[in-house]
Amino acid sequence: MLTIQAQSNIPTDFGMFTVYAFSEHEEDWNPHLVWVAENTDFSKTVNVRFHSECITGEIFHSKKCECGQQLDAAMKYMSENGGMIIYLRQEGRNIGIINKLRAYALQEKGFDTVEANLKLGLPADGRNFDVAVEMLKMLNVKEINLLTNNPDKLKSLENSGIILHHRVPLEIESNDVNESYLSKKKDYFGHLLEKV
Ligand SMILES: Nc1nc2c(ncn2[C@@H]2O[C@H](COP(=O)(O)OP(=O)(O)OP(=O)(O)O)[C@@H](O)[C@H]2O)c(=O)[nH]1
Ligand SMILES: [Zn+2]
Repeated sequence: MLTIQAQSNIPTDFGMFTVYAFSEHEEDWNPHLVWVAENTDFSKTVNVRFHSECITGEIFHSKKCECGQQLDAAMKYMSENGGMIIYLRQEGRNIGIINKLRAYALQEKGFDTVEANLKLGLPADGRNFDVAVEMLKMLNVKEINLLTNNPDKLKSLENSGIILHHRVPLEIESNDVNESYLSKKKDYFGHLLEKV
């Protein structure tokens, strides 16, 4: 059973957040995290971001994707407007860091972000956002705005019991490396991107 294993306040460059660790087992070293900005009003519509882990982009500033910039932009947005980031341990669209690096090796040979996963015998996107919905319910969040460009994240809220009011776009300017990655997101996954 999913449980809040720990909770703590953390000051950041974007202000104070309360962090909750969710997992089924206490010994889980990769729990999902929820970062709630200090000024969040749970009685109103809550701004929410579902964010999947990307160690290469968020920690090591990889230019192959826009995950690090999206995470920073989401933290800034939540600190200014109230809200929470649900940080999901779904590295590499849930194929894990080893497979993501294998996929990147194939991308060096010319395969794109989707083809590389498929070539490895893995799904193009192995994620499911039900766990994020469950975490929202455990925190008693009932009505939200969602910061995303990803239609699957919006779909995960249909018939969930949680009311989705607005999608807030979270679009980052492309760089010299990630342009084709972003256009594949738009063309294959149907991401709601206007700048690519
Ligand atoms: N397998 C694989 N995963 C990637 C690649 N590039 C980025 N990722 C992963 O893609 C995921 C991106 O997740 P999110 O930041 O939640 O974003 P999203 O699904 O693009 O949707 P948005 O809400 O619009 O940002 C992360 O888990 C990254 O690790 C890639 O080339 N291959
Ligand atoms: Zn990334």
